[in-house]
Amino acid sequence: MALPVSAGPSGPVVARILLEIEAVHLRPDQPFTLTSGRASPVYIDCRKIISYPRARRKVIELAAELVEREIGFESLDAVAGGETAGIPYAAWLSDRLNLPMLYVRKKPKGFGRGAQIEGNLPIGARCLVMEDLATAGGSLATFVDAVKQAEAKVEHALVIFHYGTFPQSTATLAERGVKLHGLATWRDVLDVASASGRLDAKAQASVISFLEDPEAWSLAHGGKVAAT
Ligand SMILES: O=P(O)(O)OC[C@H]1O[C@H](OP(=O)(O)OP(=O)(O)O)[C@H](O)[C@@H]1O
Ligand SMILES: O=C(O)c1cc(=O)[nH]c(=O)[nH]1
Repeated sequence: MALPVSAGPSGPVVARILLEIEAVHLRPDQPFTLTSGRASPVYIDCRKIISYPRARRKVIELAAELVEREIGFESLDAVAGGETAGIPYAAWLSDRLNLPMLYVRKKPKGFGRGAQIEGNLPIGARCLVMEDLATAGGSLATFVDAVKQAEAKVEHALVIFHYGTFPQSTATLAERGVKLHGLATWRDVLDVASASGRLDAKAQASVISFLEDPEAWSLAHGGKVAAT
């Protein structure tokens, strides 16, 4: 399978930030278990960006530019963050775009109002769903479904990092009429890491062997055969 393509103009900057703050983890001998149950030699911790004010400001600036470039100036009514890692980014981006903010729980709260969506979401509102990262896209699909269930409109989802190597991520959202936008992919991280000497040839080969066939890599390393 082919390697992911770059996310575009924001890709190298976001990749540089992730590498600089050491949010890119490589552990081929002790694979990570992902949300989807797959095994992976790599893990990107976008949550770490929140602790770096200059980096997070830049990320939000790039996100706002992407919204203007790929979605529009007056095409959104709200920004909804996915629990947990998407919430701070939705807060900063909604503030930057001067839009209402919401957050979406992974599942409805089992008590109190029992709500899955927190905040005010008018019927028909055009909502951008924001997450820190998409791997296979199952988490985003859950958040999108919840927002649609509440009778709002979702045509766009935005992540800081998109693996770009699981076709399910874009496909599962496309089935829901949603376009997935990312600020960086593994291609951007690989390009910046190799140009700056942060990944030696052995490490690069190990990441590439996963990215070229992540399902086979996962199966060979004890990961689940995931449905999404
Ligand atoms: O595209 P997917 O295959 O669904 O995987 C990506 C999801 O995994 C991570 O969340 P996690 O489940 O770790 O929860 P958190 O945000 O609460 O940390 C990440 O924040 C995404 O939501
Ligand atoms: O798929 C995941 O669970 C996942 C992958 C990754 O690189 N980073 C993360 O926070 N979650």
